[in-house]
Amino acid sequence: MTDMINAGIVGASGYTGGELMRLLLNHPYVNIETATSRRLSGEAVSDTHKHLRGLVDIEFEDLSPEDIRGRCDVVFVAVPHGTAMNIVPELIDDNTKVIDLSADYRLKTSVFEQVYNMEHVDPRDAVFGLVELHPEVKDESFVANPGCYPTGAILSAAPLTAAKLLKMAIFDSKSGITGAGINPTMVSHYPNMAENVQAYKLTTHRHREEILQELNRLDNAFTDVNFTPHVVPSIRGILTTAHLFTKEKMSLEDVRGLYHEFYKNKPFVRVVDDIPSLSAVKGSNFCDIGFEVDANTGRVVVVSAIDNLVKGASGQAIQNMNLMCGFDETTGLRIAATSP
Ligand SMILES: NC(=O)C1=CN([C@@H]2O[C@H](COP(=O)(O)OP(=O)(O)OC[C@H]3O[C@@H](n4cnc5c(N)ncnc54)[C@H](OP(=O)(O)O)[C@@H]3O)[C@@H](O)[C@H]2O)C=CC1
Ligand SMILES: CC(=O)N[C@@H](CCC(=O)OP(=O)(O)O)C(=O)O
Repeated sequence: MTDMINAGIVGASGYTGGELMRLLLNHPYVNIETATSRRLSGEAVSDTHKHLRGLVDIEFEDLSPEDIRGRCDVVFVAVPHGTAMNIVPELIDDNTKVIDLSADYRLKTSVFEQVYNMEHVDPRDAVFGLVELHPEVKDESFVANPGCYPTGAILSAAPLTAAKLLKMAIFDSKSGITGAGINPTMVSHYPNMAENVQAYKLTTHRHREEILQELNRLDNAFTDVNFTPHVVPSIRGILTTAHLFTKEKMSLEDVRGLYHEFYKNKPFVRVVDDIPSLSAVKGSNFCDIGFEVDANTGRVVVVSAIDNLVKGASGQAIQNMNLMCGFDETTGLRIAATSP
């Protein structure tokens, strides 16, 4: 019989915190021990996350890292970047595993400081928790969960990069608005959001560095990474269209063979024969990947679809937890999308 473990969620009032609880309810070996919020301490979790009514009956608490650590075997840190680095060092000890959903530990410290324009108060190495590329997660007690855009982008290009066939990549990504967190902005204001598509940070989005870091690990000669994000009037999901320019022209059969081989035994990547769409993955931990080869130019067009809150954040964090705690990778995560 497998022992139950106690999980804590720091920053549980936000979107990824709510999603962690929704997903952990399906986990047979996890008890949600504590959910922290500074603003909502003392209030029922289900007063904020109303979809959890009747399912989660704890109140938000405002706990110190020491108190959380004392009560939890595993802690998910789901607070904004720049703030996680003040919490994480006090959570880590020999008995507590920590998964940080923020960007604070994903990049090399020097790159982080440059990209995020802030000093890092806790420089330390962490494994980048994209399980499909980093199986060593299973030996770690602290993992940096990947960013939402990088998850879909990296998975779309990893097989060609690892085979040293990629020359240049352009990632054109469309995200639902929950990617921006709970705080409203002019971009998320309904009249600006509805029936609209907004491109932003055309050449300067910080996630480019994460995509570059991970693809460069697969092929240290590969650096030509281009990334442009868009926000679309959708609540969840990221659809990435990757325009991949290979060193030599490839046939569709060659590309298909490469992707199937690379992702065999990767339970949450589905290589499909048609074009992926968001409705087939929303609410699930799957990343769907499909492709065509442009007969005129040889460009390989790869489309990946994920749910930003699941495979792009909370589901992936639980996938990491499963491996770190010795559970099967899929435990509690074999959930179908909510299609249509
Ligand atoms: N949304 C997404 O799709 C994804 C998000 N992420 C990352 O995950 C993390 C959480 O994201 P998300 O849930 O969207 O964020 P939200 O903005 O929805 O929620 C974050 C929560 O963090 C708490 N918080 C804010 N500032 C601090 C602080 N200084 N100290 C402690 N707690 C604080 C707040 O809770 P309170 O005020 O109640 O204490 C807030 O509810 C972020 O780092 C984000 O970049 C990663 C991948 C995808
Ligand atoms: C739509 C939208 O605004 N998306 C956010 C993604 C933020 C996010 O989740 O950042 P991490 O994955 O690095 O934690 C943005 O572009 O800033």
